[in-house]
Amino acid sequence: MSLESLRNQIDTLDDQLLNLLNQRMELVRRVGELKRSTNAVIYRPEREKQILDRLHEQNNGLLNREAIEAIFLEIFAVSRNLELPERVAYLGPEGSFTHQAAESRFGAMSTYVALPTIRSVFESVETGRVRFGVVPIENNQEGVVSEAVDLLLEKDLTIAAEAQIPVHFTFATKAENLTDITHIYSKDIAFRQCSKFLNDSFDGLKVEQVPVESTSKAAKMAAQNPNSAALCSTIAAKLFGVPILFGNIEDSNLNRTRFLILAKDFVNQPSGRDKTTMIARLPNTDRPGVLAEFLQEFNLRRINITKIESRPLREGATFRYWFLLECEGHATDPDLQEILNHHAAEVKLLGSYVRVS
Ligand SMILES: C=C(O[C@@H]1C=C(C(=O)O)C=C[C@H]1O)C(=O)O
Repeated sequence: MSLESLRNQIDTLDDQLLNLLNQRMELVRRVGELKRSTNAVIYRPEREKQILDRLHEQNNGLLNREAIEAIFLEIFAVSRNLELPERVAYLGPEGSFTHQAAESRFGAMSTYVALPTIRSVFESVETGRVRFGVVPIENNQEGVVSEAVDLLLEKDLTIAAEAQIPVHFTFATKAENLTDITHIYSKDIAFRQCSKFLNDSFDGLKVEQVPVESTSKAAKMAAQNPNSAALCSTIAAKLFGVPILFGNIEDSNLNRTRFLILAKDFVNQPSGRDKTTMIARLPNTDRPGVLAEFLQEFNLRRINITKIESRPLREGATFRYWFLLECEGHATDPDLQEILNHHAAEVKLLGSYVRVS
């Protein structure tokens, strides 16, 4: 078949796609009206997951799961914008990994607000300046982003969804030679993800590692000082015009970071594949067995705990802790509900949401 005839067929299909997409948008608009009349939330990650699962299951064409997700997540994001344009804050500046994570959920058409610190993202959701906030919570090689974990305790927000992205670092600098570099900027946890590269490249050189609020802020700083460098995303280096000297400098090529999408009073319906996050402030953890007894409640009900992190309570000069705990399942599952009821006084639910992996 000729190129022209193939392209003609593509044009015909595109016309049909556009027509179908407009029909879909019309239905979405009506869903939006229904939601507004009942004050229901617009963003329904569990419904979106259901659609993706169904499409994936019945798919027998060339598109794989990632492709279907990429296309439909964008369609959902455009739909939500039609229902109600919503503002999304993220740890900026532009080009941060958090920005990429935010776009993976909210698409290209949402209104984004880049904020300088994780705390300011929490605060912008708290004050209603934005509807959603995206913050990094943990890296699969280096563990939690403690600032974000501590703010989950301090602030009264809920988790609407999670996102994960692969994280690859570039080494960007305006310096002519490595020996001209006196400072390297990045986020604290990012230095640790690139420790092998840093040890190999700067062994014996006097270079100061300067932690800044985000990796894209690091790129911005490196753009201003030719004797410095940044460990940042390729996108950030390009955005701020800092030449990339090395790529993929992370210790592990399976490096991934997980992000939380925060909102006020957000409640998801069960999707069938959920995760629940809670904060446990157990009474008097000095007594033997307090933590074990709490965990045993999950074990007895065969609920899989996927994460437990202890953080300091910061009560005077003591060494006492609260726990961030995550498990499989939804807070409305009878078993999990039982635990939450037993411990209503010491456990705060942060949310149940669609599990990504
Ligand atoms: C249209 C809806 O609202 C949003 C958009 C969706 C879509 O485009 O299919 C799905 C879920 C919601 O995030 C809905 O809830 O059905």
